[in-house]
Amino acid sequence: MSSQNNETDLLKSIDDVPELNKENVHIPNKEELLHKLNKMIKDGHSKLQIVTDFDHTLTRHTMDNGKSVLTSFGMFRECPSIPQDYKDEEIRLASIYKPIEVDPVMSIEEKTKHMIDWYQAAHKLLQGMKFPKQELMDIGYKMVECFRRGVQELILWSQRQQVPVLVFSAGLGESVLAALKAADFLLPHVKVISNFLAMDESDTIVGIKGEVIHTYNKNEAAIKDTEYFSLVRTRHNVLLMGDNIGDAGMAEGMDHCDVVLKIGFLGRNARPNLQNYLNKFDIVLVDEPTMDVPNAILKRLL
Ligand SMILES: Nc1nc2c(ncn2[C@@H]2O[C@H](COP(=O)(O)O)[C@@H](O)[C@H]2O)c(=O)[nH]1
Ligand SMILES: [Mg+2]
Repeated sequence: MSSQNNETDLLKSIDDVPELNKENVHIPNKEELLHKLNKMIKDGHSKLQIVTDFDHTLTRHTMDNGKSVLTSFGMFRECPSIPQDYKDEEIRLASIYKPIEVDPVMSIEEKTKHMIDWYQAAHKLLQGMKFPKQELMDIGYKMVECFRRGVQELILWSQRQQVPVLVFSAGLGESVLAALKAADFLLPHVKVISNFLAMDESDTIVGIKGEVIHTYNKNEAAIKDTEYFSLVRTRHNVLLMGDNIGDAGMAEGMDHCDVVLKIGFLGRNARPNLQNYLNKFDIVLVDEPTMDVPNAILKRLL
């Protein structure tokens, strides 16, 4: 049976979706969003794919008590057997580059240069250490509570409807896998593209596999010629979710796509960054701890 919807299921107005009418939900172009939503509803779930960032998108920015949520690199850093000098230098680098990553004024070109410096230094720092496989899995279990509320609903919906989900992370792939596995989100329809470690036969880290994925080059370069790309050739509508301006380009390589509906989770430096996000995303959620908006859209796709 086709999963397409009929005309009566189409939205007449954005106001038909209560979750889109909250004060922390910002929509730069309601007409364009209505068009994208109705195209996705009309085509149904059989034409949909989901492309999502991991750090601070599937996981929250902060917990209800205000505590920052570890990034996938931060998860690795928290493993007990990791030497203190690595941890100190890792934190020092992050304290320099994280503010640059979310700087509202610096150009993306300028930020990109700094991100490349960060990633090259970070990856060099990893070399020579033993991969703490079990410790990272233990940290993964602690991350289960750090997922946004509603991620489980999104994963189970996409499993039920067999909608492919790409988790596209500029973080550390092994940590992303550990957190997804711990939460039972690493199901067959969920694929991960990220920076994975290159290790020798004794599990000593020798570097990162392939090209570096940083927050401003997450685009077709990393997706083409992958198992995921062949999986989604017939799926020309994309629900894209990210927390960084650079995430808005994650589906750029999918030339066959008609509609890319982009949801931005803005949780750092929100006020000065809002206009930048409105220029890149169809929906900007400010300080939003849940997946209520994406789930409200998906449940309309029969
Ligand atoms: N503590 C560190 N955080 C890092 C490092 N390199 C990147 N990052 C953060 O990870 C995410 C990127 O992952 P994504 O899943 O969101 O694409 C981003 O927020 C960076 O701040 C690092 O070396 N150390
Ligand atoms: Mg992120």
